[in-house]
Amino acid sequence: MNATAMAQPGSQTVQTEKTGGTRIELARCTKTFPDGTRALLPFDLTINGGETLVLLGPSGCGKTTILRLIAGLEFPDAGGKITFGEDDVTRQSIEKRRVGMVFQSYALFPNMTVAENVAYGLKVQKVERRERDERVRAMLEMMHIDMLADRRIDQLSGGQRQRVALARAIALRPRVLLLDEPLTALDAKLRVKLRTEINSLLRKLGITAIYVTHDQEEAMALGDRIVVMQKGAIAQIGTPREIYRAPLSPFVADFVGASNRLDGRIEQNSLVLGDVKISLDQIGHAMTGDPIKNGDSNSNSRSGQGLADIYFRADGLAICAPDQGQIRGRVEAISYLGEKSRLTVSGIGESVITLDVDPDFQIAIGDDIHCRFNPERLTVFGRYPDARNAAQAM
Ligand SMILES: Nc1ncnc2c1ncn2[C@@H]1O[C@H](COP(=O)(O)OP(=O)(O)OP(=O)(O)O)[C@@H](O)[C@H]1O
Repeated sequence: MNATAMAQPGSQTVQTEKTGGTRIELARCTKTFPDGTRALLPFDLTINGGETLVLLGPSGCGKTTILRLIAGLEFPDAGGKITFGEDDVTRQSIEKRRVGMVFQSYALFPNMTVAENVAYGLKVQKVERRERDERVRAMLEMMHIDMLADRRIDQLSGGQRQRVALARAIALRPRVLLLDEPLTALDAKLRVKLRTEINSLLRKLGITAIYVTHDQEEAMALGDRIVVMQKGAIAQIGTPREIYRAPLSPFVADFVGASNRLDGRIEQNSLVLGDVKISLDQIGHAMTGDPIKNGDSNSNSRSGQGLADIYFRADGLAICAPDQGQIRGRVEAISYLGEKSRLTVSGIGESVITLDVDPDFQIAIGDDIHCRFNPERLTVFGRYPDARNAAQAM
């Protein structure tokens, strides 16, 4: 929307300021720092206009470096190309790119008021006074901090400061909004609240956003798609459901919370675990061939023999009557979590596993239990020689 439209009464609500969302493309990008650190291996990445893409991965995997390449705070190695829509921004400076940034540390001006902070960037951009005031008002309203307009930043709580940081970034109508762990410094309850607000805000504005986190729950809640990163490479890109239910590698399964792992074997189209035999056709997600050789990284190949890694969450195994049981275990610990109790159980695999029961279920530490697998909830990886490397290379 142009300045004239903004100055007209009735056209000034932020809700009408849909940007349409700029499509961002990174092609053949790598990043090597002057000390020789190869922070990013060659990758291509497209972020659709209006999409919220979450970069998820452990510390040091390269999430922030990707964000900095998009911002123009770093440049890719020779050969890499970054485009915003039709605009080649590869060597463009940060000022020219029109990106909005929100970081974990607020980077606000502590002595200025909330309104002055939000207005600052607009002033630098020489946005005319009347329009500036109007945009600030609309932003504060949208972030539910209009009553704090005249407060100084050092008189605000952490959550309020982060709302100001968001308002300031969005006020500039960036082509892309970059958020680097913006909620990390906040307490758990506030994180969830602000996360929900950011989610609806991004959808309402239709702004292209890239959000960095190492918290898988936050990633699932916010992302249209998630990029799971591992050691400078993209391990998997997919919707939250794809990443959660159909991880392409043991690394992704483990990182998105499939905390139980057992060793098994694959024999004649079945998964074998000690005395237990489950047809692979019943398994929720099985990758038993080499995804590279199969030529289709998403195929659930049912071929292959040999050793297998079995991953599942607390819902992958349930307690049952002794005559229904497939395996036995022993309760080592019980955590009451309100809506469920989480048991730590030994004797099923080499290490302990966790499973959930109804919180009113009568059970005590030391009890022997009989369990059945829920095949739908199992993820199985055939251990073909390059399994782990193959997923990383995709
Ligand atoms: N200026 C630099 N010089 C040399 N190495 C760097 C530089 N900046 C980052 N790195 C290295 O590049 C790799 C990726 O760093 P990056 O900050 O992108 O990771 P991250 O996934 O964002 O981690 P975190 O979650 O801890 O912020 C790390 O090994 C890091 O040490």
